[in-house]
Amino acid sequence: MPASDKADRIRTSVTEQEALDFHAQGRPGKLEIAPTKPMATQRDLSLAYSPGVAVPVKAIAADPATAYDYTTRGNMVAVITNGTAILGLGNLGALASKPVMEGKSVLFKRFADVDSIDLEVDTENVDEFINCVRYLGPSFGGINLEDIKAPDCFIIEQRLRELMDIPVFHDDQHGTAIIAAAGLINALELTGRDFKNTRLVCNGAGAAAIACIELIKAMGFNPENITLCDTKGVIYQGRTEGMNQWKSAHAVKTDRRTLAEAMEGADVVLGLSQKGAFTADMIRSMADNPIIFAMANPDPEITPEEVADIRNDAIMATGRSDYPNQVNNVLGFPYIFRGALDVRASSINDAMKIAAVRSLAELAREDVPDDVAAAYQGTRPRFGAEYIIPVPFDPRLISAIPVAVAKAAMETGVARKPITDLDAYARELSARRDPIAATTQHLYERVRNHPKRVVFAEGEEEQVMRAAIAFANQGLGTAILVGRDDPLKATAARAGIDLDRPGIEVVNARLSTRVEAYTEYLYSRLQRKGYLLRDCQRLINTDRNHFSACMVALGDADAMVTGTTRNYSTALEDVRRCIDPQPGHRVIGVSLALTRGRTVLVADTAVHDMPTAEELADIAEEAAGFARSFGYEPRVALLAYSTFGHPTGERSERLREAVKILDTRRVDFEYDGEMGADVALNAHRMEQYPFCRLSGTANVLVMPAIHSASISTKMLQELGGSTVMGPILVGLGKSVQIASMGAKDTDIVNMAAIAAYNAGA
Ligand SMILES: NC(=O)C1=CN([C@@H]2O[C@H](COP(=O)(O)OP(=O)(O)OC[C@H]3O[C@@H](n4cnc5c(N)ncnc54)[C@H](OP(=O)(O)O)[C@@H]3O)[C@@H](O)[C@H]2O)C=CC1
Ligand SMILES: CC(=O)C(=O)O
Ligand SMILES: [Mg+2]
Repeated sequence: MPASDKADRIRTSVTEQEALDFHAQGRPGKLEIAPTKPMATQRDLSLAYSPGVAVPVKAIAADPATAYDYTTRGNMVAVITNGTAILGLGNLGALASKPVMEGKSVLFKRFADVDSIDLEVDTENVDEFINCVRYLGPSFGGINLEDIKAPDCFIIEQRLRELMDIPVFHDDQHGTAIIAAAGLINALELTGRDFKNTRLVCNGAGAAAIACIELIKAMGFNPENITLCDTKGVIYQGRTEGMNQWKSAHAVKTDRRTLAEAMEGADVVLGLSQKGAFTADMIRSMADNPIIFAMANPDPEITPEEVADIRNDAIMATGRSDYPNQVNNVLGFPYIFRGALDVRASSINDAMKIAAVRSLAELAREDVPDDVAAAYQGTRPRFGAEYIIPVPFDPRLISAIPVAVAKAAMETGVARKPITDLDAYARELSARRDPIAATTQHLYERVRNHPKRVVFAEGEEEQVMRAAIAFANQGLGTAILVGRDDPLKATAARAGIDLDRPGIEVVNARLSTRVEAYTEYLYSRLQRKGYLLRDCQRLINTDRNHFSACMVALGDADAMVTGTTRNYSTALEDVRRCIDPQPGHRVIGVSLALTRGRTVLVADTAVHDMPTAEELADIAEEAAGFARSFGYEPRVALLAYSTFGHPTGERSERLREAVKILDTRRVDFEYDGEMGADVALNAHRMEQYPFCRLSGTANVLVMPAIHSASISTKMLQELGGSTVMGPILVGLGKSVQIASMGAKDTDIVNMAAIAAYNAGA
């Protein structure tokens, strides 16, 4: 089998169908535009549009700088391309590049809260492209050029920088160069090398490659020790074929002519070329402890597995997220623009780029605090061969890189709105971080490190099969589908799903050798609750929830997910016939409401209809424990329609009583109540109650009853723009999660991942 095929098989974290479905489901594509001002009344309309809008128009005409105050300009970046060098896929045209560009826009938002829109310009003519972009200046605070082939990209960027008074930044050049340089600095340090004596080969002489070597030369790398190669081989002084002025500037005097010759004895190789460009012999011929950055996307010049087959002394990086050491410009562009926009920089200059390099390199050397460790693969990363650069989900990036960039902009005179208090700025930046990605990433990574056997009870359902495949493909463990052979196979065939793959098992309850054991187990639990042996036999044989829950109860699986075909309470009753609460615990449902800037846990969203004071106290304890397991320090508010006795009324009594009960239990988390949701969630409202014992706004909300819990979480989701995960079952003796009826495959995978996570390390 060719090496690259082997690598494809090893690392296929998503299938092609999944990738297409992901982009097609719901609203096609990955972006939408949402208004930031209410547009509900005639007055709103008069302010937002005619006549009110005329006022900021005149203000901007009189003073253009006020456009930053009255419009989106200051936080808006255009991702612009003509699709001539899409990743490492080549020139596939403007339209085909749109998924990548939408992706870049989403990354801007997710990682650095920069608003962004993708613009695909359908021309390969350099002048036409420049002309198109130059007139867009008023709309944006910055221009991020993307995936434009060399050498056109050099001319385009240079001319646009001259023509426009906002940052114009070709991400493939400078974004890549910044990340590669940071990784290189750290890899050199780890292998005892320096910029003066290290011999480096760069394969590829396009946008990314030329920028990388220009940046490292600007930082002091010895130019004589760099050999650049392209499709024609080594770029040597005097070469005429396939040359341009940017390549010529880096041509060296050498007798080496091929990449293989260049790599012989080299200390470092940067791959910015194409899939599979490095052979085993080339890697073998490199110096001891070689540094190999195979950065072509989506498939690197050589894979880490292939390198590991050849030698074990290499520091290896790729552009992909599914290997250690991801050297990819995603670590740079969101944060670099964040810093540049925040000081209204007129350009992104070398000093700002070098500041970003140093900040990134230093971050990887720092000790990783607990909350940051959670963003990594369940284990605390330590500076070393497998960790030379932070991962994109590292929550420190947002407060480190923009500060370094903004500071450098101010020092070099390109900042038009300097920041006086950089510490305060760093704190503000942390609040921009979107917690959704970090929370789910943490969960998935921990499961990946401790894969589990999860039984998918409704295995005959198409969306459950898809979820099972996604679960297995993402390395979360083994997915066990419960179902009858014929219907299961028929559904799979109709949906074009291939279940014959690693990580998927199918179990037919009727044919299972464990039926007897499960029946006996169930009978032992239910015989004094009016069930006959044959009732239990029937439940095990015909009801997938009972069969699956018994699999988990008797240790044949670690966790279970169900719920897509039955209503929640029925599925929960099925499960509870087979599994008890954890000793000393109460079973509750916790929903996670994830909103920009904050995550709030809401309980009980699943089990207790109208909890007593005692039950409310238990719910508070369970929810606080769950919050801790997810890395949050709980601040629990017991919610009611009244706050600390006003207005008076019986309905708040249970909440007040629950607080008193918690007082007697001496629990080790912050709690208080009863209080309204506005007081719990709004610091200014809370200040009006200086005696309130919460040290900040609440992150765990205990609801007075299931109806208020359910109504409020559903409203948050439908009206408030929050992502709500759950209800997540907490307090059961074994790990079971119940998805909502009709849940989509993505929701089912999330629930399965949570079930696997709760099944423990
Ligand atoms: N990890 C990351 O963050 C990033 C990775 N990249 C990757 O770098 C690669 C190049 O992108 P970019 O610079 O934008 O594209 P360009 O089109 O600007 O440049 C491509 C360069 O690669 C050279 N090349 C192509 N195939 C080979 C080969 N087999 N051997 C040697 N050289 C080859 C071309 O040579 P010639 O000049 O002779 O045509 C050209 O110099 C892509 O794979 C891309 O995915 C790019 C940006 C960021
Ligand atoms: C990562 C990126 O921008 C590229 O490969 O083109
Ligand atoms: Mg790119």
